[in-house]
Amino acid sequence: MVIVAAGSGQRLGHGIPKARVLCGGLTLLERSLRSVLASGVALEIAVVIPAGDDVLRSVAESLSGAVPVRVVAGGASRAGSVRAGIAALSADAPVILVHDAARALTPPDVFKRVVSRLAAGADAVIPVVPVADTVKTVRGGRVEGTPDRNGLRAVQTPQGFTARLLREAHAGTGAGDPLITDDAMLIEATGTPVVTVEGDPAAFKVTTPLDLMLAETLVQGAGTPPAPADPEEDLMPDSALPPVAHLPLPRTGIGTDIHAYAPEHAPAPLWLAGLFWEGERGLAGHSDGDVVAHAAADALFSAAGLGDLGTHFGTDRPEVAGASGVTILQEAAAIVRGAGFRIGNIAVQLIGNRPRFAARRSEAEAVLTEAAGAPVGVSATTTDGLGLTGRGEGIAALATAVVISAG
Ligand SMILES: Nc1ccn([C@@H]2O[C@H](COP(=O)(O)OP(=O)(O)OP(=O)(O)O)[C@@H](O)[C@H]2O)c(=O)n1
Ligand SMILES: C[C@](O)(CO)[C@H](O)COP(=O)(O)O
Repeated sequence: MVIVAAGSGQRLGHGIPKARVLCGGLTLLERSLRSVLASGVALEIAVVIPAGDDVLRSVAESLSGAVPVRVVAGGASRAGSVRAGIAALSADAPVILVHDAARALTPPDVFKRVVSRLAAGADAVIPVVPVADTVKTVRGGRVEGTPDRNGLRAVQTPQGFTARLLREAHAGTGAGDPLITDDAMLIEATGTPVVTVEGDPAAFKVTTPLDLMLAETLVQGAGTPPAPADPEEDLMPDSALPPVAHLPLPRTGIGTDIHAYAPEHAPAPLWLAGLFWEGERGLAGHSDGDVVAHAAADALFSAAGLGDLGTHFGTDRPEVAGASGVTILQEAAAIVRGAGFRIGNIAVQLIGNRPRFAARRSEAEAVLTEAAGAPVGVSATTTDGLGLTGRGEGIAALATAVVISAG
């Protein structure tokens, strides 16, 4: 299975790779990877991400388990990304499915239908849905014709192929043509029959802001856990329960971090809330001393019941020395997600006399929100000259986090 997630998401317009955009608190990549895993059809998965995207890398790697997930960098076009994914799969895979991460809500049954049709002997299978609109061919603003709508289908993913056929098609010269918009087109050009199975409206591609709104609405409605395995135990019918009784309860966590200022004879740069503060006195610490990012990570572990910052990033880990707070928060979020939680939000309060924080609040919140993959709010306060922060001995931060079981 190849999941292509290396697109930039120009049409969505979030300014970050689309696969990293959140939908109901989870990245689109995580949602699509979870639906692939839930289908049970994949023996191995190659996830194709933008080169150097550490957030998507840790999202994908955190879901590697019984089904190994390999992460590779994508190409400039979708077809180039598909080729990178194919190259990362075992050479002996008999069939390959190619799936868009952007089709994040694809129901597991669609994967099963494609695989069943391949197992029944087809070489190339695509899921399709009927076209609702009348479609016209237009050139220069003028209508040239109206194809018979009964013969038209909108094409989705996963598209499934015998591995040899797909590898050969992508090795051919036609594969570089920018007019190639899906893998089936390459197979059609060889004359091999491409057959269809029923797609699903929920497998729509999140392309525009309106699509993302629809996806958000759908995942909110999907908070209901499956019915109990033994129906006789379900004494109260669903209709008699208030809707909230179906929802898993959120879990809160708390985190704290305090660092003393670096001594005058060994000055350090100040990194706080993911930002560099030029001209400000830095903090002493094993890592970069970013108390805001550390408190946020600590709160995440607390909420998920996974210990605390020291459990995962203790001073016994030499690689943590000098690590940035942003990296630590990213990794903490990936660990918490890997343990099966969605992250609701994180709130951090910075306690100290300096730096004056308000002017850079939104900059800091944007950096930390991206690191956590969930909203991070940061406020700041002084303590009226009291305590260690009031005496100017260091800076402290307190954080709370909300997580919810994704299961
Ligand atoms: N160079 C590319 C381009 C696209 N894709 C993936 O192909 C799928 C379908 O592409 P699309 O939805 O068009 O995504 P983007 O290219 O990101 O969107 P846009 O065209 O709006 O920039 C997505 O999962 C996308 O991540 C990819 O892996 N590599
Ligand atoms: C593969 C695809 O999702 C099938 O509908 C589609 O062609 C991808 O196109 P895009 O141009 O990358 O959005």
